[in-house]
Amino acid sequence: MATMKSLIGLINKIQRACTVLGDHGGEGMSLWEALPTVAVVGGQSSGKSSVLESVVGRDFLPRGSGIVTRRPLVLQLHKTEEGTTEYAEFLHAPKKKFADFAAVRKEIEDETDRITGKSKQISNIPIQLSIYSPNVVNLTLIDLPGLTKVAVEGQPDSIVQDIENMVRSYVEKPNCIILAISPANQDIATSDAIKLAREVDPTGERTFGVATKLDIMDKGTDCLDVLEGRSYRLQHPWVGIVNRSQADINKRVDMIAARRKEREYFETSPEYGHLASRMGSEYLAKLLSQHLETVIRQKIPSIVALINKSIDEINAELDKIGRPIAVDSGAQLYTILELCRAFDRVFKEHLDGGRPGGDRIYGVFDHQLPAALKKLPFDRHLSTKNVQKVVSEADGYQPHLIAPEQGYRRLIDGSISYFKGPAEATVDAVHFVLKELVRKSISETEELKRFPTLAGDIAAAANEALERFRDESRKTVLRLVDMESSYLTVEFFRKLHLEPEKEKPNPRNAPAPNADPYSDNHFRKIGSNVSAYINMVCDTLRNSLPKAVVYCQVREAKRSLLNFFYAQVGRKEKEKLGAMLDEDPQLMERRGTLAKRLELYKQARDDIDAVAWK
Ligand SMILES: Nc1nc2c(ncn2[C@@H]2O[C@H](COP(=O)(O)OP(=O)(O)OP(=O)(O)O)[C@@H](O)[C@H]2O)c(=O)[nH]1
Repeated sequence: MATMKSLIGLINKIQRACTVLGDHGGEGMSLWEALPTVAVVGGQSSGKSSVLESVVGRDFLPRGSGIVTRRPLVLQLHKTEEGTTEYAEFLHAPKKKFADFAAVRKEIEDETDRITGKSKQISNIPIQLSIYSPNVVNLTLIDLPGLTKVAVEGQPDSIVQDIENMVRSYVEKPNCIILAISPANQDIATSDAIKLAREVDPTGERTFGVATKLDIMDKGTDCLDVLEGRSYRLQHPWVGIVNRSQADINKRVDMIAARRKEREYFETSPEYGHLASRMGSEYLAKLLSQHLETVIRQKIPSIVALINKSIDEINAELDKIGRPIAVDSGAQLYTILELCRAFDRVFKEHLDGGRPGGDRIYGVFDHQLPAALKKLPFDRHLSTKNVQKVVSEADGYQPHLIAPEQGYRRLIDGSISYFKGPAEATVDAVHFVLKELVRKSISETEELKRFPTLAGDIAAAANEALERFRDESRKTVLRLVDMESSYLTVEFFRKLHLEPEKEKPNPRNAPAPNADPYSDNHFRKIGSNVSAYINMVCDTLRNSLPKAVVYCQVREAKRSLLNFFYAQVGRKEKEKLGAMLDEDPQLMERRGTLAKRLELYKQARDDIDAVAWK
């Protein structure tokens, strides 16, 4: 089974880790809060500092008027082998060993001011002090500012409430063991420590009552009712203490002598002699140490569970924000290509289905293109009047004799050129859909989130490629339209000659073959022939334009959106690759913090394992 020393040492270690992590309770689930701690609570001048110093056996706490303790002091006591020299160490200055306890006091003062400034404000960020000595028991205590009723000069009025809030925030945690210090020369019923302890721990399960100043009680009074548990019953026995008086402090009576004097006081006391073995600061230290050990033993499973849960959460977050990237150029190139592929996958899902957006391309072919074709002004272009104008102009000074061949050609060419508008509009519309899909795909590619620079580069490269595809597509669709002008479907016109015969049963509808070539009817007939031909061309283009657009833009986007980019990246040097993988500084910082946290938690888990199996 684990020894007392190793158990308390373990909690000390985890506590130090918590301070490094900036975890001192407060928001969310905190490891700090899961650790059993002993908090020293009492009114001003109740003797808190004296108790702590006598537990340690050293003078090291700042003294003075006003509110001296303004940050929690986490005091970790480590018992060392007999004969070893004592020293102290602060977590904020880990390399420095303090053998001189006056210097420890000075450092506590300076470190308090470092956070609170000279403003005499208070702060809940703890100072962590470890003392290694053969004269201590393994114990961790937290010294908190003394509860007070009035602010002294130079301190804001709010400090009274601030202190109470801070002390309360510690003692209300279920894992906090409360060391409630009350001076015996005042009414214990009005003791600040007991009042607060009663509030947060009504059953007295985690409160240790300490009565100080037994030696200066009014003559004829004693504290037996309290110490024997009759007046203020707690689950744990009360401990009476006799600290150094102010006169002793002034005379520099050392702590070891003070402990001896205290022992003598109880042994020779007519009132408390029968309780002597359970009184005094040394006994208090042992009692707390044993209790802390029991509590820690009970809490270990829940602490391990909390650590494991935290490790899982950190790992999940690390996975989400991505692990650190390698530094050699081969690995960097690999990472970049992997990221490009991740983007490409998302982009293809948009086009092929699985993610929305690809259907909008079909929308262009199915709605936009037919609507645009329908709106073309053929009625105007093939009106009898315009037909007459075009045909006459085409004939020049000599009107045509049999068929207005030139007129037909001009009317058809003129009509076909109208198709260029919808053809180009289709190309542009599909271009914009693709561009939008690139934008969406970039933002939906989780892996790219941490690399804003690369995301920008990929987007730019993809858009450039889309521009190239658009140019190619535009050329192709215009060519398709031009092709319709360059060679007309002869069949269609051959059939026209035969038509009047077919239409014989209803001669009113069509002019006779030998109709007057200059009448309105004649031009109307030409207009309607051209219109029929153009309708046929329109049907063809309605089918072939989407094919060209898909071939040139959509298919290429799927096949080779980033090909150009790959070639460029392949030629880049190491520094340039590194720059492309430039991460969001906030993310890098977050990863650093998480990694540190993870390491500390894992270390804590290993430490617990090591102790638990001893
Ligand atoms: N005679 C006697 N004096 C004591 C005892 N305990 C404390 N004192 C004196 O009471 C005064 C206040 O003691 P501290 O230990 O500084 O009390 P504190 O609660 O830490 O005070 P603040 O830090 O100012 O809140 C000092 O002058 C001590 O010498 C005691 O048991 N007997």
